[in-house]
Amino acid sequence: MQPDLLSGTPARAAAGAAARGSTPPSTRGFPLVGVLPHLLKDRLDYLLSAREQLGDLYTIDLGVARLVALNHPRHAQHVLRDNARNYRKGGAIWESVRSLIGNGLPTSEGDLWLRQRRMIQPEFHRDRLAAMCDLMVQAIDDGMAGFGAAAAAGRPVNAERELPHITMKVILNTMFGSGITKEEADAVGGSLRYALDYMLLGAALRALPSWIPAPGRRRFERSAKAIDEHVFRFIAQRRAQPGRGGDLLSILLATVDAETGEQMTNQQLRDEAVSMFLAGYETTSVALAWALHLLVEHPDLLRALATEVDEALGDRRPGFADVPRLPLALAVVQEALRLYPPAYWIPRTAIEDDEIDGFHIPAGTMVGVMTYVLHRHPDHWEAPARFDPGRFTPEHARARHPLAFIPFGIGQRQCVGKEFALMEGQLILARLLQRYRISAVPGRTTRLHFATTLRTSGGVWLRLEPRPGR
Ligand code: HEM
Repeated sequence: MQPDLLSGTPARAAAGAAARGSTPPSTRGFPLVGVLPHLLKDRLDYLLSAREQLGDLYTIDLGVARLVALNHPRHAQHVLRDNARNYRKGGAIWESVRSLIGNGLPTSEGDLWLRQRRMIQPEFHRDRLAAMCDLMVQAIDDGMAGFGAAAAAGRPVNAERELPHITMKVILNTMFGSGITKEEADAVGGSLRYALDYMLLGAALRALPSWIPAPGRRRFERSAKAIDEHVFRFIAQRRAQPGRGGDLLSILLATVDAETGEQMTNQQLRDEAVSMFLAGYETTSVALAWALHLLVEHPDLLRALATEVDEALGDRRPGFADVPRLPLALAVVQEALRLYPPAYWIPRTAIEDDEIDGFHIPAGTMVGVMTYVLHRHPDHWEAPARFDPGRFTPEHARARHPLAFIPFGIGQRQCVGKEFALMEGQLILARLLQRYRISAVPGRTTRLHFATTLRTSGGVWLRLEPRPGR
């Protein structure tokens, strides 16, 4: 039985064409907390039910705040592309992110964003990815020690806990050079994870005056300070040894903006470095944790993937030329990103009044492109809950709405690390399958837990059996 979500508007009338300028239908919530109890109980399934009952566009009542949920690809087209100028990264959630990454690429706007994007984007082009591939594979191998230890001891391993060691190492090596020690990497990783977890709570707590002892705020401040200390030291080390590496930090240190002739200050470098950590390490690790969970739940696909990896690579180290030879690995990562997009919603605030699907969107409204729901929209995905990497063959992809799959966002603010993350996902799966036979651990259940990204509750427990001679 679906919860009764309506606030009096007949559901199908709301889902159909709205009278111009009308108010979106709304979920019905409790005083002060709105529908938060439903969200905590039913998690994101609540949002799927709400779309079914209220239509593609409706308001979520969160008690202290209201959010217009946008669930259709045409909404993504409107808010993130066609009328993106009217939708800024404002509001409590972005202020919370800003408190950690300052004016890094994900949060900056206007001329500053454009200048930074111009400097950073070329670092993710194909030729740079090709140059990074070796460093990436080295980092994956180094970061896999925890998997190796568990396999050797015959212990089950929680992939969700182990994968961040790999993705952190990958970001550190490729973005900031390999001179950073394991202890430093672990310390930054721990502080970042806490700070990231705090983002949603931090957004909710922003309404409170700073002298009220809010839960977690002090620890967040301590984590942010620890991150700063490390990152400023990495920057100082690089400044002391100019031209030492081809990593992103060295390049940003040396880059002069062609139009303004300016170089980045230490503060801007710090903001960009923390942004890369934040944007690129947890997202990729949770996506891969889900991919592994889905694979062990579908042993036939896992076998097919192991065969692909064996045929493409045998037991040799993969290089950049091998990446296109792992199409099933790519499709598995994409299908995991469809079902469990780490960035499960993309928030914006309207600057001026607007109209979407005939509904009036007043200036100041917080809107969210609900990626999780859009990726399961029944008009665009057949049997949306089914794990089926076959959806990502080029023919299938061509046949559907181009914005029915947007785990990396879309428009000018689309993820700069998209190709990097996909390649990393393919290579991590390949390296694991080259070394181990992987299976599920009976009795362990994995459930969805939505925090700042889409985690699991219960972890992703795997049994790893070392493959002879690997
Ligand atoms: C599976 C992994 C990843 C996912 C799902 C993901 C998702 C996203 C999404 C949805 C956005 C757009 C946010 C918005 O429009 O508000 C974004 C932006 C961004 N991502 Fe990623 N990302 C991933 C990996 C990475 C990696 C590996 C890096 C860097 C190494 C990275 C760096 C960035 C940056 C810098 C931005 C801001 C771009 C801008 O505003 O110009 N991401 N990401």
